[in-house]
This record gives sequence, structure tokens and C-alpha cells, in this order.
Amino acid sequence: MSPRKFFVGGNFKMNGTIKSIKAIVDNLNQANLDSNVEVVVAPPALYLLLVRDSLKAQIEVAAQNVYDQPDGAFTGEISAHQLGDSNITWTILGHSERRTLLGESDAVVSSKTKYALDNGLGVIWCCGETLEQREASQTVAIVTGQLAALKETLGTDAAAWAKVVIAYEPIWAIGTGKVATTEQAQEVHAAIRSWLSDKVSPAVAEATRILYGGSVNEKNCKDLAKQADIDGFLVGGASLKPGFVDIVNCNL
Ligand SMILES: O=C(COP(=O)(O)O)NO
Repeated sequence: MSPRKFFVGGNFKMNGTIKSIKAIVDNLNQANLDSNVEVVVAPPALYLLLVRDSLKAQIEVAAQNVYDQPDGAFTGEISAHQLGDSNITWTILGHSERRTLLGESDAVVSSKTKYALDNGLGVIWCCGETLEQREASQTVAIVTGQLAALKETLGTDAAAWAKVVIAYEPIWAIGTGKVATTEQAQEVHAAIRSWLSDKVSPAVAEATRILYGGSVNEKNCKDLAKQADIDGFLVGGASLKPGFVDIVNCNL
């Protein structure tokens, strides 16, 4: 099991209605959540204030994206400053759905990450490989390539990495029900931590939480959580269901 504070994020993606999200909030407000777990939920942008204003303070709220410019003439974008102004303390960045569907490059993701951190937000920074890349034994090369682009922007100062949480999300496991095996996940998490130790610093490697994401549910989370380098989860579909509480409490 991880020596770092466990972290469970719920990525609602583009799902929900006022009614369904209020029901999720009610369920979370009534739940007894493991106090040793840092919990962050990421509703669609339209519902950020609804969730922040009604969800108990124990649970932090994240955006699913942010722009890397100050407030201004950027129609449709989400402002880091306005998120902070609304007590939204985290953002997800680099999710594979934005990298693949919206063409966000490593450079764009890195720039957004630095901008979000510089503006006081915590960042859940996502990485992961496609099935073809895994089958071609390129997983570690792909993931460390994404990390290298981030390091190019953040540098090696521990303070720059203090509010970065890494989420390894194999694209072939996202939304498919095909969760990575504990061995597959631990292998990549260990490779990420080793890369951080070599290329950033041993201190950053030791401190940085590395989440697993990709078809996590209340049935498979316990075995995954037992792995030394799995420090939590970034949960998609299952975060919309009551079982999300069991994932948060998987170490109890
Ligand atoms: O994309 C994911 C994982 O989604 P699922 O849990 O639905 O596979 N998290 O950000």
C-alpha cells in the first residue's frame, strides 16, 4: 500500500443534469468517507458552482479543463482565476479524451498545467497509452514522453510539482470495462515514479501521488489499492454512482 495520502478523483466528464448531480451531492454529503483519503469531484463546468455550494467541505471540487491565459477575450474558455474565485481548487488536465478528440498536444497540456499551478490550482495531470502502443511495447516510452514534456515546462523544483497529481489512464481501459491488471498498473506506476526520481528528483518521486484510472469500480479497487505505487484513482463512470463511496473507502 502507498505511504502517500490516498487520493480519489471523480471525473463526471460530460454527464449529468441538475437533478442527477444534486442526487450525487446528497449521497456524498451523507456518506462516511475515509478521513485519510483526499477526495475531489469534477462535475461539468456548468455545475461547478452548484456542486461547490452544496457539497461538504471535506470534498474538493475540480474543473475538467482550464485555459492558459488571463481573463479576457477567449470565448468559451474556462478561467483559472475565476475557478479560484469560485473556490474550485483543482483541475484535471491532459485527459486522453482532450488529447485525442480535441487535439491537445503535450505542449498545450504542459502550458495549461503550469498556468493552473501558477494560479493556485492543484492539477490532476493525465497520461496513458493506446492499445496499439501497449501491444507494441511502447507504454513506458509514451508515458515518459508525456512526462518529459511536462518536466520541460515545470523544471525540477519540488515546489513546482507539489500540487501535481499524476493520473495514469491507459486509453484502452477508459470506459471499456477492461481494467488494467494489478501487475500492469503497478508496472507503469513504478516506471513513472522511477522516471520522476531520475529526471526530476527523488523527493518529488516520493511525494507525488500517482493515480490509476480506467474502469475502476468498487469490485476491483481494493486489489489495485494494495499496490505500492498506486496512490489512488481517477474514476469516470463509477463516480456517477453510489459505489463511488466504496471506492473512496477501499482501504477501510
Ligand atoms: O477517464 C477516466 C476513467 O473513466 P472510466 O472509469 O469510466 O473508465 N477517468 O478520468
